[in-house]
Amino acid sequence: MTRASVGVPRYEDAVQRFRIEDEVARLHGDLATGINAYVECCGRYTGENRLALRALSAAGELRELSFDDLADMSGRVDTLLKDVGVGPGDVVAGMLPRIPELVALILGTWRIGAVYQPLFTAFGPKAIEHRLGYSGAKLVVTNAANRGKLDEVENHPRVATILAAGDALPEGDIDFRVALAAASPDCPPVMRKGSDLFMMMSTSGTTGHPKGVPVPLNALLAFGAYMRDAIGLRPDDVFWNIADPGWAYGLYYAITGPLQLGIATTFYEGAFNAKSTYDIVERLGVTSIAGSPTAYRLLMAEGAEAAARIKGRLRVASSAGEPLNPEVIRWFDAHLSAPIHDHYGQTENGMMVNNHHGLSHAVRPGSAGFAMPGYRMVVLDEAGNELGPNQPGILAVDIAKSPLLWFDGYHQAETPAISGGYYRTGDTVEYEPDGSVSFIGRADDVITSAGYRIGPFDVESALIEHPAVNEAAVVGVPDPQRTEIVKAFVVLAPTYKGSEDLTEELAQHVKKRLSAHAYPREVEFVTELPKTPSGKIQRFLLRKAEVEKRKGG
Ligand SMILES: CC(=O)SCCNC(=O)CCNC(=O)[C@H](O)C(C)(C)COP(=O)(O)OP(=O)(O)OC[C@H]1O[C@@H](n2cnc3c(N)ncnc32)[C@H](O)[C@@H]1OP(=O)(O)O
Repeated sequence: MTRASVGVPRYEDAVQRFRIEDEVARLHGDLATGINAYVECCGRYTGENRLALRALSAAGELRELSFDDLADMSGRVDTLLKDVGVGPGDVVAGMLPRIPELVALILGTWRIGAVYQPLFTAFGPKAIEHRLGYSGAKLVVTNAANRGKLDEVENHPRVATILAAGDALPEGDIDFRVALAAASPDCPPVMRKGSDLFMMMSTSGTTGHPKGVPVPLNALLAFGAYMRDAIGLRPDDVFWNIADPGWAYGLYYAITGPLQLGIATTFYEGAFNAKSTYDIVERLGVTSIAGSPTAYRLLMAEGAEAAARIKGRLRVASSAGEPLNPEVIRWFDAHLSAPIHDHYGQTENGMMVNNHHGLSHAVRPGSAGFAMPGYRMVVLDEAGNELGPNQPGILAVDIAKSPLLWFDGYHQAETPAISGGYYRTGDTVEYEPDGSVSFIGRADDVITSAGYRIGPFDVESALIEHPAVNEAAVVGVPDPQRTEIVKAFVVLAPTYKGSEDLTEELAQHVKKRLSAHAYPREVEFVTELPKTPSGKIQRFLLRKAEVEKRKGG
């Protein structure tokens, strides 16, 4: 890792690298005829018998699909979408595990000029209802395992379901596989403008429900740049991003980014565990892996013997979602002979600060790295002044000097993060003298757990639905494995008493109603919550007390 330091990539370098007009012209072809994300991520690679997807089922069965296979499937998806009245600009939601149909659905949605909205398969009815509500999706595509949750969602749109053998088709649903088999694969792509949307994501807030993050086609520039410069993806790589495409890192960089570069991606349908991850790296010969630090910490916990099996196989590893501990970096070096680099980004804008595998700059263990060319990142004080090295402040993007920046506001919601010419990320950082960025923490109450961003308001709202709960405050507390875990402070209704059974009942309630990953792993029953004179819960006081308690322990 002894490379020449180039410090912070300067705006001039970025512009040179990404002269936006040239890039747009290259990427979009003739702007008069427009752009289509399906063409960028699939259509332009057909006719070459080129591999696009290695899909491992939960049972370990491997299916390999070429770009031509995906072109055929996505064309059939379009026939189905047209039949149900989906047209350009409409939203199609997908709640599917990592199976080939998911990629076909996404590509088909884009091909027809529509907008894809991911619904994480761990979501419960509450999380689904809110997202479908604000997106106005015209169709949800799901599988039998997830279909039941939609029965508890008010006014859900039409559903197309992927059935397993023996499953009955719910009344009114479309049988997805039957419809595709009967459909025509021919569908000309609908050209769009760079400012038109192709994804509708969501992000966790602190004072309200998640907000919609509209993603315009221009974001393809940034997604491709990340794959090339930060992941350092090469045509000879066997690439596996283990993040779920129900979230930004998975949708942007396990599907869109690699396919855009014409390089195959990998899906494993089963749940994550360290053993299967080692098995898959060995079996498929994975050379470039991406995932969250929690996943890497679980690989470490499996021990040196398990690692020895794949030592030297991985050319590079990339980490996102939470800060990467130097300990993991050393362990990867010693036991896997693989450089693992920390990357930083958000649903809004994707990755922006990285220890790039594909650029030559110094790598500083424990730092998030350097601004990606195409972004001018700054550290701001509360008054909006740019700060120098070793001064903590809010990480922000200088909008006018960041040609790759695409986020310009939440869907139908205020965006106070954009003001004065900057987009403020909400993360507290400081610049090191060499221009790398060190992460300090969140400036708000968003919880970072195992790479997921969890909004405390949503968890509190789910808890309050339970008859035992009068009031709840939810915070992230430090955890060695998952960075933070969700902890709930609960004021019980008069007839209830705190107990282990009730703790478990509340956890199960949140899992079922909101999401399987966002439940409180700790519950403390309290008689009151700290509040401001105006009655606002002071989560920061609870968090501070927990940090102190854990330090002491
Ligand atoms: C810029 C960015 O976007 S950064 C990256 C975005 N974030 C991510 O992609 C998340 C990264 N994290 C992960 O993938 C996982 O946390 C891992 C692989 C690191 C660790 O996985 P695990 O600890 O095994 O479980 P995970 O955190 O996914 O799930 C928590 C719970 O939800 C459940 N769950 C997770 N996914 C699902 C699902 N699809 N359906 C039902 N339940 C689920 C799990 O079973 C688990 O339940 P448990 O606590 O009772 O065992």
